[in-house]
Amino acid sequence: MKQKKRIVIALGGNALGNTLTEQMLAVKSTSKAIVDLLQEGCEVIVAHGNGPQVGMINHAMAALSREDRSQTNTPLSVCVAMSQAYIGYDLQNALREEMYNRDIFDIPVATMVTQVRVDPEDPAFACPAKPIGHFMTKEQAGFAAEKYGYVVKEDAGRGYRRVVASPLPQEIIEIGAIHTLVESGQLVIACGGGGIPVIRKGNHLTGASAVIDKDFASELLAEDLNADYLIILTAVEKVALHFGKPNETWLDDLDTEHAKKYIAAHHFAAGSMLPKVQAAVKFAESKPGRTALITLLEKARDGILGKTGTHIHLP
Ligand SMILES: Nc1ncnc2c1ncn2[C@@H]1O[C@H](COP(=O)(O)OP(=O)(O)O)[C@@H](O)[C@H]1O
Ligand SMILES: NC(=O)OP(=O)(O)O
Repeated sequence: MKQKKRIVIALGGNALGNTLTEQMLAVKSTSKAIVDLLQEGCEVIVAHGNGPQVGMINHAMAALSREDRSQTNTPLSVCVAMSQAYIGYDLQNALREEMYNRDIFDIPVATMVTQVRVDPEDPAFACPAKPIGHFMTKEQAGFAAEKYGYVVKEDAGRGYRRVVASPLPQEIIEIGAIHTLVESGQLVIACGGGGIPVIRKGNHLTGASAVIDKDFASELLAEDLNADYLIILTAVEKVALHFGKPNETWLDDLDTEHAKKYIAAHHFAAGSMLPKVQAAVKFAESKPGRTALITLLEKARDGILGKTGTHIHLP
């Protein structure tokens, strides 16, 4: 019998939308893309981002504690946990419905609240760089910095956003449970929002004030689960050289050596395409035969069939 391809999917912002209403609608088309892959005979594990959602939750919780002094402020790690549950809730319902619509009744869906250990000495703690929350104009960003003490930065030419620390993921705490669920044939949603960042202190795990990049967390998840593919679904069909310039060139195939050269030549914007290409290179280099694919959400099936997307592999 043909072995099923094991795929870890990393869902980007456009798969989830920016508001509650957008998310409810977006997860429907996202689920179609995921169930397409199940019907291609793949075994799928879903990870996702949370930038807009965790920013919204953290901002709302801070407003609550300003209004009601008896409410202490909610740590960012708890806000990540809240975002995992709320996104998982919408996603698992949309996936279940899409499977039932296609007469697939034998794949249970589970969302795993996932903690990811980070290194307290990670230099990223001193250098906030992960964009969260909504986009702002320069004036709105100045106001948010002044009123709420937010660190704000311009985000890849798309406006201003709040930025927070984003250390690298070191270890997925619940990997044993995730592995067991995957091996038993469940469709698992894990490492949402990059995972809840925690620091180990003896037997105790304490939340860290950070948001881990979901591209890096998904890569670690894919390595840990011995996946064949890491698929990063985003808002572009392919990775480009000279992105947005007149000499823009879309890439079908990218070997890891060329990818590293293009990274060094700054072809990929920090905070957007750069972590995706870095995660893809790390995965492709982790074991011969592993391939990463970066493509548009709606093109996931065509991508896995080799018809589109940028495929990253060893030379
Ligand atoms: N070299 C590049 N090739 C393709 N897209 C790029 C490149 N550099 C920057 N981008 C931008 O990166 C975006 C993907 O990053 P982002 O929106 O942060 O991802 P996510 O889907 O995880 O939220 C693309 O939609 C595109 O606008
Ligand atoms: N945590 C994370 O990487 O979220 P986004 O993909 O929304 O930026």
